[in-house]
Amino acid sequence: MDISFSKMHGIGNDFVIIDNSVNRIQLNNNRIAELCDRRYGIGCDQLIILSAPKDKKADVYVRFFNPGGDEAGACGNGSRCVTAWLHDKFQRKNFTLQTSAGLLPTEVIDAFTVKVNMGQPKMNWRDIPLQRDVDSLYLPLSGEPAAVSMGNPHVTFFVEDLSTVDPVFCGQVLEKDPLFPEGANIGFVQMLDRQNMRVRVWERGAGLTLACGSGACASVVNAVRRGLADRYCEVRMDGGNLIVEWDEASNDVLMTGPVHFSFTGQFNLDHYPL
Ligand SMILES: N[C@H](CCC[C@H](N)C(=O)O)C(=O)O
Repeated sequence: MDISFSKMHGIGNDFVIIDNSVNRIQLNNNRIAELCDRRYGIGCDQLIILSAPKDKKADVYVRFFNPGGDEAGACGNGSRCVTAWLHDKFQRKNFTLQTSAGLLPTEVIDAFTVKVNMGQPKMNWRDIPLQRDVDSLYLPLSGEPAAVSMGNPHVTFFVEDLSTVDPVFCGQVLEKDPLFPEGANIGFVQMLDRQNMRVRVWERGAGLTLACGSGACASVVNAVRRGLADRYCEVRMDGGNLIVEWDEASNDVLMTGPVHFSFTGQFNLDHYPL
């Protein structure tokens, strides 16, 4: 059976998007891994599956899968790409995405720019989650990182010079630290000034990506919590820049940035066994 897909990216964080409201394909870790593999499959940082919303207030139900097959509660860049995909299909500017982390209002700013409301950050140890009750602003780890959930767990290290950090070596060790029972995305932040930061993220289940939307949001939230940043920041990632604003009145985190359609295609599902 031939399945259609869209390949998109948000500043280099790339996705395969499948509208499963049409196809209803079955997925397991093996098939997800094959589709995400850059040699044996189509290749992407995350596989995104769209289906009919369960919540009447939503336009679509969105699920995000890392290449290892595990499902993530949030994906900021992926949410922005899904919004552009919906705009291309329905020619509307505002949408609501239903995700496992909640309902996300999104807005098409222009043909290549989308804003997503990532909702409220969660800092309580149980919500991140952490293994035990510790101060999430200064974790009992070397480098005393901060932790927050944007619907998925993020740990933020603040460093003087990002070029001195090996995010691959550090990230792959820390991602699976016992302090993080569900794993964690590991971010490294160099503050340039109170409204600009350089950020690199070792993504849980995906490795070092060119950008991480929820990681950009987590970096700004943790920087504001530490008194290092204003609530409006430009986040400079390897693949490009995002604007993040942690709105004081609503406590919501708004993230705006580029989206890009790469190509559409089809694959034969029989070539990707469960
Ligand atoms: N690897 C992440 C999901 C994707 C996040 C990232 N692509 C984004 O834009 O937020 C996790 O397991 O929580």
